[in-house]
Amino acid sequence: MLDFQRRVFPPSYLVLNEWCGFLVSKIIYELTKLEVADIIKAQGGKMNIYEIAKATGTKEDKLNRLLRVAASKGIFCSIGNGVYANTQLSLVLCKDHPNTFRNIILLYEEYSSATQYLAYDLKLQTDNKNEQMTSFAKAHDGIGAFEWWALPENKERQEIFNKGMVEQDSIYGKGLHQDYDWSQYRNATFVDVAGGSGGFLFQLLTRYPTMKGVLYEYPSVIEKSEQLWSTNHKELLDRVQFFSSSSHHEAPSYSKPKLLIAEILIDDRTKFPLLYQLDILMMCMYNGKERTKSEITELLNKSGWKLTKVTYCSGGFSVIEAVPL
Ligand SMILES: C[S@@+](CC[C@H](N)C(=O)[O-])C[C@H]1O[C@@H](n2cnc3c(N)ncnc32)[C@H](O)[C@@H]1O
Repeated sequence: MLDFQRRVFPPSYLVLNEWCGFLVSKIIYELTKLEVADIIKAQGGKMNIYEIAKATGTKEDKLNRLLRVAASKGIFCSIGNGVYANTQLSLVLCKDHPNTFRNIILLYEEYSSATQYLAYDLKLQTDNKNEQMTSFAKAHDGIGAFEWWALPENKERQEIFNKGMVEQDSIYGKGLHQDYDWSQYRNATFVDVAGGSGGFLFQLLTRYPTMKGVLYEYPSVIEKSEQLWSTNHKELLDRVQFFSSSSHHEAPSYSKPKLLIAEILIDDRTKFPLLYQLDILMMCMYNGKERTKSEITELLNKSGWKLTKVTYCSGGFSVIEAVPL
């Protein structure tokens, strides 16, 4: 498609088209928030713009113009006479789609506010820790992203974030389950550090009935996860421990720990061009980054670990194994 466009359109058009990407993200976000794909789906897959506008409480002409842009990207399709239909791409915005991406899309709010301060990130060069903050913090009164989501008034946003992470894993994480030999830890205790609501841990504990698990997270995430597990995974509670920095009991210690990192490596064999863009999100949100294998090796060495093995999994993830130096 890109090659075709390059042959047909002049460079200025191509640049302008990419530059307008910020509008496309905003439009996808607004249409997702309005649940347009769900509404069309409930009506059998196609619907007149007049009815979509009525159902969403929006102005018909303006909604039509938004949908026209989305349709030009293959998200929804215009089938004439003001009728729009869902497409494979718009269906992933639906709440009940098995590979829904709805919550990730809704995180546009946090991601776009952080990228507003990209220039701040680019120029900031200081050794003074007090002056350093992420672009996200710059946009949120100096509060970092995870701290911000943990604030009581942002509970709803934190839930969207946690659900978004599960959505992301259910898409890219399939290979992670299939292509790495997790059975070697069937008699071990698996600690998921920063494991969100524990979706990954849940899958492992279900698969290996002799495995034990620990979920390490922020106190507010732990609180929510404990509630979730008590309702949904009661049968696993005797094999799992919930742990956060504010936990009253001592951190568990292990005799021969092995560190596993599930990451999508930049120099991975599977090409994943989106990763360069996600890298910028990591930069603005957490002062983080997507890394190459050698950058991970260096980071591990600096923190007292030695990389021992990398297993590439289908879908993009790799499992990086390390042992204490
Ligand atoms: C990108 S999410 C990944 C969640 C999960 N591993 C997954 O793949 O679905 C990062 C997680 O790190 C957690 N986190 C960040 N800083 C943390 C800290 N200092 N202590 C504990 N958890 C932390 C956040 O609450 C968040 O759930």
